[in-house]
Amino acid sequence: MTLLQVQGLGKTYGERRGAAPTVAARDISFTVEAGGSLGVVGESGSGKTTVARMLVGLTSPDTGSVTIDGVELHRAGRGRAARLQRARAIQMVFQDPYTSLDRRLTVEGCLRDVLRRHRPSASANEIGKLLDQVGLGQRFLTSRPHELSGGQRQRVAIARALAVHPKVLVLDEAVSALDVSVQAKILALLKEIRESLGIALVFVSHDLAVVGEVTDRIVVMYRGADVEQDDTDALLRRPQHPYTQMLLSSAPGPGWQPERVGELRAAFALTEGRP
Ligand SMILES: Nc1ncnc2c1ncn2[C@@H]1O[C@H](COP(=O)(O)OP(=O)(O)OP(=O)(O)O)[C@@H](O)[C@H]1O
Repeated sequence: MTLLQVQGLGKTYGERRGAAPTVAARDISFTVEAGGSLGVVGESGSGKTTVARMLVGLTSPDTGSVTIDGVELHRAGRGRAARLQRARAIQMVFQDPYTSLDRRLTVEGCLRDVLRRHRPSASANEIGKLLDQVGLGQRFLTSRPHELSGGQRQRVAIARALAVHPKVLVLDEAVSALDVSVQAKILALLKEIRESLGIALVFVSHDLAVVGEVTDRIVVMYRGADVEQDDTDALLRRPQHPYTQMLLSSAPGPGWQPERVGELRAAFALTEGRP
């Protein structure tokens, strides 16, 4: 059953310091099933973050719609009730939990704050349950962000998002700042969350190898456009678009052929502007 339906999302940023307007996203459409996982990949500047921010309502789209469980999110407007409704449907985890977590709050204070706003009738042991869910013990209850490692902070950020009981979780470069071994642990945690809670994931990253680990479908973006979209296995095995082939060739991993990168960049240059 389709849980998240994204239809024709578009965003153009106006002129800045004399520069021409930027088409950050144009006509982006995809769907995610309940409990499914979709990746949005592309190089820096391809428009991934703009799409992620439009999903959660941080950026207003110029065109298109985001529908979760049959309810169109942007139609509800920008008032407090609409924001709460959106927050309960879809949550986002950012790249840098150090800036996204309130430095003054302990882990307990941070989670209590979210529960008070979104689930005031949650049971007393909910905070303990959330910490268990993200693999952090009760001993972290009194820790503040600066006392935690990057991986632990990201676990708190995930717990904070889960506290709302969202249907969809958007992760924008959520493991990019972490060491590879910590990345692997957070990816394993996300898989577990998806399987046990049935939450749908939208995983935004420049790293195709990481996205391939946790998703069952991938949208490839280049200069604001969706140049290719397919099931993860098919896309990784038989990428059709030269840009996807280039991204794959630049990702160290099995079958990595650095000499193909230049060749593919050249091939892709031929199709630029005509994704
Ligand atoms: N607030 C803004 N005002 C003007 N232009 C913007 C704004 N935000 C993003 N852009 C531009 O829109 C384009 C897409 O940016 P976006 O951040 O969505 O890409 P991205 O793929 O997420 O890149 P990165 O991984 O570097 O964040 C870029 O050209 C960027 O400069």
